Amino acid sequence: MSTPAVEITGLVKRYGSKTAVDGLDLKMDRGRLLALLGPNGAGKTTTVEICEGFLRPDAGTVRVLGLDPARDGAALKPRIGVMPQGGGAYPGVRAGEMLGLVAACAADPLDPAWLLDVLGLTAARRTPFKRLSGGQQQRLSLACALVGRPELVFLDEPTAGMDPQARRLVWDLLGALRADGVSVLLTTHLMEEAEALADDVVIVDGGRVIAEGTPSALTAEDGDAAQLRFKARAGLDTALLSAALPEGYQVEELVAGSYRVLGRVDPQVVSTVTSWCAQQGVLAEELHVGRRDLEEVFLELTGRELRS
Ligand SMILES: Nc1ncnc2c1ncn2[C@@H]1O[C@H](COP(=O)(O)OP(=O)(O)OP(=O)(O)O)[C@@H](O)[C@H]1O
Repeated sequence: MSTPAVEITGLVKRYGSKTAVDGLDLKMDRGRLLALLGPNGAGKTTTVEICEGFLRPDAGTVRVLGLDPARDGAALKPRIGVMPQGGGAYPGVRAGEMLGLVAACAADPLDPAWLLDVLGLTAARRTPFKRLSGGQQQRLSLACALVGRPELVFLDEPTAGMDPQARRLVWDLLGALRADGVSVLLTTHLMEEAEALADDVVIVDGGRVIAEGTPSALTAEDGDAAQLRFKARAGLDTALLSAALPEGYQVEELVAGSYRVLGRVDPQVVSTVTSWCAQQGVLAEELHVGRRDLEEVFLELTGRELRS
């Protein structure tokens, strides 16, 4: 068995009195795409920067491709690709030049022209970095992370600030990388991104792992039955609505204005909920019958929204 791509045990990192990472454990096998999903400030960037060797942990052990990033940086750096949050480059350097420079440092680089094409940057190859749009800068930064054919890539919020079309290009490229057996660890606070791409999702909050598994295992529920959820104004009388439903059904307000009906969903239940709301003069919005999504998993675990 090969060593895991990443193995973290009991990781702690403090900034003064602030504990950014608080006893985090994570194991990622080779060839997987793992999404570290959590709200702003959850400790994702700090964790990734420790894996990349840019920050030292206060406690715990971190192994990346079997190496200690703090001690074995010289051996590790040629084997990993890094896309930091916000990217960065000399402002005057042209997009094509920048990628060419990074490629020149690699032993067996990918063809920079091909990468520019795949990421929709060919037309911008002579544009100075500072004149690229935010999304183009992000894509160039991703190209720089990938051009050296790394075994493992760390991508910190790779699609932040991109329009949907650019995001799709990046998702396609990440899918292709994964198919090629490259290990990918990305951070995101976008539930759709984690759901669309990840083999494994690790949900972090307050510097700790609060749930982990494949997207389908995380979103599975008791008996895997579909549930009815809806949004409406906060503070509906859930006891009254529960009483309107057949015996055994219960309605709960997960977080202000977000409701879930506990019990098997059938057409009669949907009809009862909507007509009860109508009687109260309440518009039931985002009525949804189905499995929960990762956003709802986070909500149920923390009582807060992922985007809050
Ligand atoms: N250099 C620093 N000095 C002080 N506090 C910091 C520093 N870097 C991060 N923090 C704090 O540590 C916590 C974790 O930050 P981190 O950037 O790792 O979270 P994150 O999950 O990546 O969030 P984001 O998505 O906003 O980047 C936050 O409360 C943040 O304010």
